[in-house]
Amino acid sequence: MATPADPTRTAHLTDDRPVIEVEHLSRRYRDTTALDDVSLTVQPDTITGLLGRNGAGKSTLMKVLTGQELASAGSVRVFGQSPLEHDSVLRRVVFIKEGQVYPDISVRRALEAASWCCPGWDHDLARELVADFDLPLRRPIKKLSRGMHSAVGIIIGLAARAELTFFDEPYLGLDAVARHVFYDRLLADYAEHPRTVVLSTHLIDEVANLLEQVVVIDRGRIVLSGAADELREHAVSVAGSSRAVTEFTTGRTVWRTGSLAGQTVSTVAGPFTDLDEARAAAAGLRLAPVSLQELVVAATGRRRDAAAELSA
Ligand SMILES: Nc1ncnc2c1ncn2[C@@H]1O[C@H](COP(=O)(O)OP(=O)(O)OP(=O)(O)O)[C@@H](O)[C@H]1O
Repeated sequence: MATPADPTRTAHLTDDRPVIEVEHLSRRYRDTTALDDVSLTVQPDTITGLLGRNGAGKSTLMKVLTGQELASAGSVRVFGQSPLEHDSVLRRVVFIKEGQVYPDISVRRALEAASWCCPGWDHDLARELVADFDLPLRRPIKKLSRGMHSAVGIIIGLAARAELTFFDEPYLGLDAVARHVFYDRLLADYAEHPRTVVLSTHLIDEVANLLEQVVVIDRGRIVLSGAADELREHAVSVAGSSRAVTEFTTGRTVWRTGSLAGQTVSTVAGPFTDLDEARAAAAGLRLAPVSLQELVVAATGRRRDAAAELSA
């Protein structure tokens, strides 16, 4: 992280107040509750993953945070102010979403227009990213392939160097190589210019190493949140003979379990003490950490009791 003396750091970084403060936020559409009593904070200079199944409420949350949707109840503060009532908040924010619609202009013009709106815009970074994604600058945006279209959004999101950047599933159609360009560039630029990034994605395994904080939403409610490293320790995979696994896991919350030919693998809520580990070893069981993706699958499966226990 840069030091406070670093001139590239922006004023808010001297302020320890969370960048995002959400309290008891609900957003209802006619017969759908997209967000249900959501409370969360996002600290400055963090990369937060907003994870959850289709229709969980991730996009709705980002829209409320960027003043594009009204809250039905609760309060939302970004940089300490309501994004709906203070334009100054939105000048510090960039929101890149899947299927972003652009005017009928070339890539070059789109990037130029974005640079005018973004006070932190880095022209060199934008040029490098255009080369990385092999984007044809003169081509009209409407004639780009789907992946190239997504690359335009990613370039804007990164080169803008906004104090707060939302990426809502930004890589529709991007191939694996291009997605990794995005991850690598995000991480490298973030290291040099720390800022607050909120990223929603379904490609959890791919981004797991980028994320410092994780917020998991399920059917409009937060079911899991915290530091990514700490959350991983909440669950363990237990493998071995079915009998030994059953004995070992009795009394624990088991989220998922599968058996074949007398062998069972179960995903089980932690924590595990040294004594537990010794017992497992004595019973011939293998304990292994679960991936962030497995954790999210466990938390957003239909075992709500388990999810509640996780976040306790
Ligand atoms: N304008 C709207 N009118 C009615 N319902 C809406 C509206 N916008 C969102 N919803 C509903 O709110 C719920 C949350 O939608 P949202 O787009 O926030 O989910 P998401 O987590 O971003 O999903 P995905 O991962 O599929 O993009 C869904 O049930 C969706 O159908």
